[in-house]
Amino acid sequence: MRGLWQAILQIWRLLYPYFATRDVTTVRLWPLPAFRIQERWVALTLAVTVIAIEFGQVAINVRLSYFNRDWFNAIQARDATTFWTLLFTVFCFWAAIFIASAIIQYVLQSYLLIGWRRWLTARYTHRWLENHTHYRMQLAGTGADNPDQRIQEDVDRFTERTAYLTLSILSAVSNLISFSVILWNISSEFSVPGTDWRVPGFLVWGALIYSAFATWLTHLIGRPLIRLNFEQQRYEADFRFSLARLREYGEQVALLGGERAERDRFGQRFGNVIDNFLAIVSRRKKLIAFTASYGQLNAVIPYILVAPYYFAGQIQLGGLTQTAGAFARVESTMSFFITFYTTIADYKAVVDRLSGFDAAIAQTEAASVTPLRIGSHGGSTVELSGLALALPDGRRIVGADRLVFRAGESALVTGPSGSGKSTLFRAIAGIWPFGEGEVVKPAGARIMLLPQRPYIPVGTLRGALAYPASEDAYPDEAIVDALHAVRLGQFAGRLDEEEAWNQTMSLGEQQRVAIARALLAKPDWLFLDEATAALDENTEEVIYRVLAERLPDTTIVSIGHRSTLIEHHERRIEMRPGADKLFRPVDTRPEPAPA
Ligand SMILES: Nc1ncnc2c1ncn2[C@@H]1O[C@H](COP(=O)(O)OP(=O)(O)OP(=O)(O)O)[C@@H](O)[C@H]1O
Repeated sequence: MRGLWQAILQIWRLLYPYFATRDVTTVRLWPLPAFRIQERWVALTLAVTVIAIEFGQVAINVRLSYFNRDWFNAIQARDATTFWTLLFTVFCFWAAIFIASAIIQYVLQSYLLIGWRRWLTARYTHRWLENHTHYRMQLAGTGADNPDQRIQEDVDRFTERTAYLTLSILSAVSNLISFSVILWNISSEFSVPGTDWRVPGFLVWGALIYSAFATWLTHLIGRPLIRLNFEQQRYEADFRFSLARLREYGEQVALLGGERAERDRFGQRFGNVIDNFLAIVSRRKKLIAFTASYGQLNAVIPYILVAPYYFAGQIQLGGLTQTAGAFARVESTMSFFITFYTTIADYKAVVDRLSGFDAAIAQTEAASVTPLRIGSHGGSTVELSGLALALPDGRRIVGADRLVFRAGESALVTGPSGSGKSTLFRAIAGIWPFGEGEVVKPAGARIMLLPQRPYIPVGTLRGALAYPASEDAYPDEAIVDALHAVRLGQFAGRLDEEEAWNQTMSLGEQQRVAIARALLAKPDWLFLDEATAALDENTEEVIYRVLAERLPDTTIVSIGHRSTLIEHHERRIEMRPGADKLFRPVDTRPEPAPA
């Protein structure tokens, strides 16, 4: 019971924000002019209308059950006139309304679902991207695997299944109530077959007990399906992810001859998919054995129960069919759980995944208040004080106290591999959350950090050069000029080509795309984390000269291992290990450039 309550709470937390949102949207409702309104009113209006139509359809079914009774009575009485009159006046009329309402309901429901999905997707992508949450979640290993699947697939399934199950439950409940009333009234005069006992609403009780028992059995048999469905989606996503990774790193794998290792990895991941699938089959086999027998039994049980009254002359043929029909409806709505068990199991898995994702984002958002403070001041320096940077497991690696980078003074940071140089840069960029101390930057300064492996987004070369600004942020001449400056003039005619540029360009070319980006963006500070390490020394030399010429107002701070970089920087800082094993930046005099 606690589990059920928790599940309802989980669903509610995922569900209510859309229906309570104060976001404003534009509605175009022919023939009215377009108007702006809070989205929750649109959502609520659509939801209420769809539900009202569902209730209306139940009412039509109740009306048709009386038609059914009268019609069969007419058949039994061989009364052709009544037969045809009922068909054309009652049946055709209500059937037409039913069909029209089904179409309207489908359209309104579709609008509701796509609006809801759009809103939820925007909300999750926004929260996931805000404050580098995506990166922090990855760093902290917060248990939300495959966020792409959660945003793309689970949101869609959640909205679709929630609507489907809500409507099914409401329809089941209203069917249950209305047909129970019919059944109660019809069977009020019946006694238990073979006896004189009169049990009020005997058939209603029969239907309830029969289906409650079956539902309970279904739950016992089907319960493990919830966990199995959850696992299945995770294994599928893991398998898909490993395939996508090979696509991205195809060349590296081919060079290492890693196909066999990849095949083994695919085999192992796909093996999980298969094993879990077989476990689902085994469980569903038992469930289907039960539900199928139950379904077969249902075709005859209502008639078996009602037939004695028909044979005893207590009811007519119309009464028999109406009673059996009402019994079947009460019973089938009661056993709603049985028919929908697999859907519910799948739905619960989706809800768990989305709630897990939601909780992981919330946890990361809450953890964004770390002892590591990022502030700004009116001066022109970047200052680090009392800084102790740690790894996600809490182990400290870098310490920096009173380290000051002055505007206009270029600096080169060197030190052994693994000494925490990149981590220091990440802290300055404000994306490293672990540790304590303070980083203060000039207020309003534009800081750009280029890592060793640049990010080249999917799309045109123009987009890659302008990133993260929009494609049309710079005029053509500026882009072409920047390309020539970084010795990528051969690409100037291909700005609007869509390519997997990160796969076709060499790493050195990609690094020069990133430098061209900096030339276009003209930041106040440019941190280069081995951002030219893939270039030959001559090209690297050219690039540094271009940066100095074209960005005279930009302060450059580099991380690099090559001694040739020294001459391009006024200051040199080296990461040295202290007695406490923490690496600390130490100012060293620039060595004189070789004559
Ligand atoms: N996300 C992470 N999770 C765990 N450990 C990490 C993470 N990022 C970095 N580290 C560890 O922190 C240490 C410092 O890494 P960092 O990349 O800052 O070194 P570096 O001095 O820039 O090295 P290199 O010169 O090789 O680029 C390394 O031991 C690395 O393994």
